[in-house]
Amino acid sequence: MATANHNLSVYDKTTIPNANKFRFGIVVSEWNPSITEGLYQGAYNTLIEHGAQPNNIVRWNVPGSFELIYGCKKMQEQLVNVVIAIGSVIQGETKHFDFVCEAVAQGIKDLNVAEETPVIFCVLTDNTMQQAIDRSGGKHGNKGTEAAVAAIKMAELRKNS
Ligand SMILES: Nc1c(NC[C@H](O)[C@H](O)[C@H](O)CO)[nH]c(=O)[nH]c1=O
Ligand SMILES: CC(=O)[C@@H](O)COP(=O)(O)O
Repeated sequence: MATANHNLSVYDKTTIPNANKFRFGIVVSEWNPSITEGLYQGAYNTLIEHGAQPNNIVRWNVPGSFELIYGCKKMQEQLVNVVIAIGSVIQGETKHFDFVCEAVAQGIKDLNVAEETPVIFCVLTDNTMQQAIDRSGGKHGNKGTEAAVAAIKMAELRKNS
């Protein structure tokens, strides 16, 4: 279902486990900072809303989305239950967009396969800045909220598995 038909910030809040005992690592790309900061705030606020403790949320910055792979790999080595990777990749004039998006998606997938700590893919891959705005707190909601919900659920799944 396209995001245009499913607001990223709408979910059943009664189905979310209490996050008060989990530690979260969040790695944030510095490219398109107005977007990634919006994603981060959406994720942070949602984690707090569901009981996470501020001192249990660890944030690191990386230069760009490609560096999310290494940053999340190192974050997995920290004492966290789950990692969230936050980035915003926006189409430019060349095929670089395709290579960055593919590399980051594959790299984060690989981290989920290789290690015990889940990594949530909160990377927007948009054709335009407006699409990114719409998905980081705009008319289509905030993918950071969606990512935080996924992070809590995956931390709970890891605890119970
Ligand atoms: N164009 C975007 C980039 N490009 C930079 C790469 O992510 C990487 O930092 C560089 O190639 C050095 O390794 N990154 C984004 O996050 N968003 C973009 O739109
Ligand atoms: C996703 C990118 O790397 C891209 O924004 C870079 O822009 P360009 O393709 O015009 O070099």
